This record gives sequence, structure tokens and C-alpha cells, in this order.
Amino acid sequence: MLHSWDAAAVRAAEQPLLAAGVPLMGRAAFALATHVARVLRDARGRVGGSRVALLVGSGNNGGDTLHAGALLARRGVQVTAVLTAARTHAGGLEALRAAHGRVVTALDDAAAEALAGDLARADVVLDGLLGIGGRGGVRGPGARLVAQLAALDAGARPLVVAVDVPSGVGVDDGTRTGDVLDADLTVTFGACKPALLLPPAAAAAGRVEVVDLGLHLTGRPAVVRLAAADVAGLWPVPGRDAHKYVRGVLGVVAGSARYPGAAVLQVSGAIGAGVGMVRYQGAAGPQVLAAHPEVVVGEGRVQAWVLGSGVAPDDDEQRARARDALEHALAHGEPAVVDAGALDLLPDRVPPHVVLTPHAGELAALLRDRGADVTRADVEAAPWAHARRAHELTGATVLLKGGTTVVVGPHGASYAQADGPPWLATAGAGDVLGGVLGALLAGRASQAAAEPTLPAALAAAAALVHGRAAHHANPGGPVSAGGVAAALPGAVAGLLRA
Ligand SMILES: NC(=O)C1=CN([C@@H]2O[C@H](COP(=O)(O)OP(=O)(O)OC[C@H]3O[C@@H](n4cnc5c(N)ncnc54)[C@H](O)[C@@H]3O)[C@@H](O)[C@H]2O)[C@@H](O)CC1
Ligand SMILES: [K+]
Repeated sequence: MLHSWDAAAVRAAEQPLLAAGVPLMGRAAFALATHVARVLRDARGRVGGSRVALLVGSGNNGGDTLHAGALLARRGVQVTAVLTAARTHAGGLEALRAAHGRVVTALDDAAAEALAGDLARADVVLDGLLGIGGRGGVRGPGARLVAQLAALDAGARPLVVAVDVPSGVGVDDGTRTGDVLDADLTVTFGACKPALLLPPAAAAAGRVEVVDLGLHLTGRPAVVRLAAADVAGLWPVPGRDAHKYVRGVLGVVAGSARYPGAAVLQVSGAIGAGVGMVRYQGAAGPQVLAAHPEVVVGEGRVQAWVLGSGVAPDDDEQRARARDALEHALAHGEPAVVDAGALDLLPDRVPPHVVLTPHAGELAALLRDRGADVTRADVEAAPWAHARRAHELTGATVLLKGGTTVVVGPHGASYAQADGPPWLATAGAGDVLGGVLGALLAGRASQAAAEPTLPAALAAAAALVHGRAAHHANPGGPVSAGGVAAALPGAVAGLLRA
């Protein structure tokens, strides 16, 4: 499990150590230089004689970068620091000069332009413009340097190591403003930051290395990412005396005569994830039974529900079934996944064991229905903020689908999972995910209703398993939603062994 902490929490944790004279910047710079040396060795086969350029901003992030540059210069690296602000960390600058590093300034756009060639020839560029003190996108000549580097062809671009965070990202909310230099590696200090997990900023971070500075971070982390090893603790693994009812019965109200595929895929997801039994309601019964003879079609007792996938707005019959099921679930404390065509059936407030699974467009519509002036693009620019808003407005746990899945529950529970390959962006994949999550909620129904933050953890686990199954389905290549569902049992088994 990877925890991230916002800038204020990191600063608060640094304070007592700084007061006690612990050389945090020295530790950070040493670790940074060690990682950069490793990058140079891996990419160029040597450390001494290679070229490193430092993009240096006005604060301590620039200080870290200069101190690391000094350590690299002492190992024979040709280091050039580009100072982008009138103010520069004095100790860092002194250390670099003492180590015979080259120092140039880019205090206006013309000077920044003139350095384009120098930067492009570097083996590695360290992005030390802004760290946790950055506000908004990079401004001033630093922005020009970033734009020049960002415009280079991938093959001609130096490797980029971001210092603490890629400069210009919203450290605490994962947004990004203006040009951000995509890093190959981010070396982050003291703790992971939300921007390194959350979309869209996290895409700029590359691989993330967290340097332990000995900070004592308390309270709830801002955003968490589950790892493979966390799944076994959340998964409803049957005991020796289990039977299908104990293991959980999932009611599925999905698909229609026109869209039977959504129902088939959702049921495949639930069965692949190991649900005890599925009861299906809707017009796609024949197709569901043809694919899964173990399914029972019709009403009956269930422990949890999945509602709305592939249910068209004009399908009055299926919408009525979804509405009845949702009312039943709410009246009886049964967990429910509410997807696509059932999202507009939600009452004003629901408990957190109701899990909404919208994509960005559906989340925007849900927020608009509740009076917010929000577009799909707004949601994509700030997914976490909008998922939180939806949780606050409805009370539900919210799983926002996307390349990185963001989950928000009560008491500040937030997850960002990036486990699937981009190939997973394929028709029907979301239906499979709903089935997986339904299986988890059915298997742990009474706990999910009693522990307000458990549904969020289960939703994150479902996203992780779904992503893993996509890798299993066809490593490195295209996948179909059906293929992902078929790969689920193997993926789950692998994770339970992890
Ligand atoms: N406090 C400490 O002892 C430690 C701090 N560390 C480093 O210090 C960093 C934080 O340092 P600071 O608080 O000095 O902040 P930063 O270095 O992140 O930057 C703040 C400076 O940038 C300017 N600035 C803010 N937004 C800008 C924008 N959009 N465009 C251009 N300039 C902008 C501000 O005027 C300020 O001078 C961390 O990210 C980390 O790299 C590490 O050395 C570990 C220990
Ligand atoms: K940075």
C-alpha cells in the first residue's frame, strides 16, 4: 500500500526534524544524486563524463537540485545549472560552485531560448523548478525551458528526473497547469505526494522513488494506492464450510434485449471474481444463461446488487427493475453498485455502501443534476476533486472510471489505482469491473454495510484486480472485455498467493 501526504502534512512532519537540526536537504540531495547516477549508468553506461543539466527555481526544490548537482560534479559529471529566478538557494549554489559546476542564468525568455541547445545535449535534466511550494503552472523563464524540452522528439529528449514532483503539477490535487515536463523518474522526499498518484498529474511522474527522510507522518493519508499484496486481506476467500449463500449472492439488473452484452459481461466479471451465485433480472436472460448456465434468472434473495450497466434511458421496464432493486437495497441495508443507466435513479442521499461507478461524462451529468456547472472536461482536468464533490453531494462511495481509477469514500478515504494497461479502454470493460465489485460487496455484504470506508477499499481492490486481469489476458497487447473476465480467476489466484 502506498500512502501519499499533502504538502501541509509533509511540512508539518519536517518541522520538528528541522528544529532539531536534522540535515533534511542534505539527505534529500544525497538520495537524489544516487538515483541520478543510477539512471546515468543504466542509460549511458557511465556516470563520470556524462552531462547533467539542472533547471533551478527560486526555492528549496532548487536547493535540493543544486546540492545533488554538486555531488554529481564531484563524481566527474559535467553539471550545468540553469538559474531561472533572481533568487536562488544560497547554500546549494555555493556547493555547486565549489564542486566546479557550471552556472548559467535564464532570467528572461531570450536567455532561456539561447540555452535550448545546451539542454537538448544533456544526458539527464533535473527538474528542480518547483516542489511542494509551487502554486499553479511554472511561470517565467522556467516555463520557456520546460516548453522547449517538452517540444523535443521523444528520441532526442534527455532523460528527465523530477525533483520531489514534476514542476507545475497541483501537488495536493493532481491537476496540471501549462507545460509540465514528463519525467522518466520522480525522486520524492519524505513521503509520496497525491500528485504522484492522481490523474492527470501522475502521468508526468514516470517511475516514483520515495526517499525516506525519517518523517513521522500521522493521521489519514490524502490518497492511497493499493498494491498486489493488499488484495488478499480484502478478498472474500471462502472458508472450508462455505456454501453459495454464505459466499454471497449478487443481484444483477443490467443489459436489455437491445444490449444483452452488458449483462453477459457483468455476470462474467462477477463469476470470474468468485461470487457465490448470481441472480439476473432483465430481458437478456437467454443470453446470460447461454454464456453462464450457473446463473439463476428472476427475483430472489441477494446480498448485494449491481444496477444499471447497459440499461438504456428509454428502457422503462429495466429501469423500473433497477429502481425497485435500489429501493429494496436501501431499505434492507444491502450494498449496491450503481452504474450508467441507474445513476439518475439515485435519491438525494445514500449510504456509503452504495457505490457509484461513473465515467467522467456520467460524473459531470450527475453533478449537473445536483446544480453544479460541470463539463466532462472539468472532471477530466480534476478527477479527484469532482469525485469528492459527488461523494459529498450524495453520500455514496464514488469510483470514477478512467485510465487511473479514482475512488472516494467517507472520512477522507481516497484511492487512485493505475493497474490496467491502456488496452483496457475497450467496450464492456466497465461492465466487467462492475461485476467484480458486485462480487466483492456480495461476499462481504454485512461488513460493507457496517464499516463506512470498506466499500471504498473494496472498490479500489476491484479496480486493481480488473487491471491485473487485463495484463493476464494478453500481456502487452489488445484485450477484449470478455477476455479480461476470462482472465479474472487466474489473476485473483495470483494475487491471493502474493
Ligand atoms: N523543508 C525542508 O527542509 C525540505 C524541503 N525540501 C525541498 O523543498 C521543497 C519545497 O521548497 P520551498 O518551500 O522553498 O518551495 P519550492 O522550492 O517548491 O518553490 C517555492 C518558490 O517558487 C516560487 N513559485 C511558486 N509558484 C511558482 C510558479 N508557479 N512559478 C514560478 N515560481 C513559483 C515561490 O515564489 C517560491 O519562491 C520540496 O519540494 C523539496 O524539494 C527537501 O529539501 C527536503 C527537506
Ligand atoms: K520539481
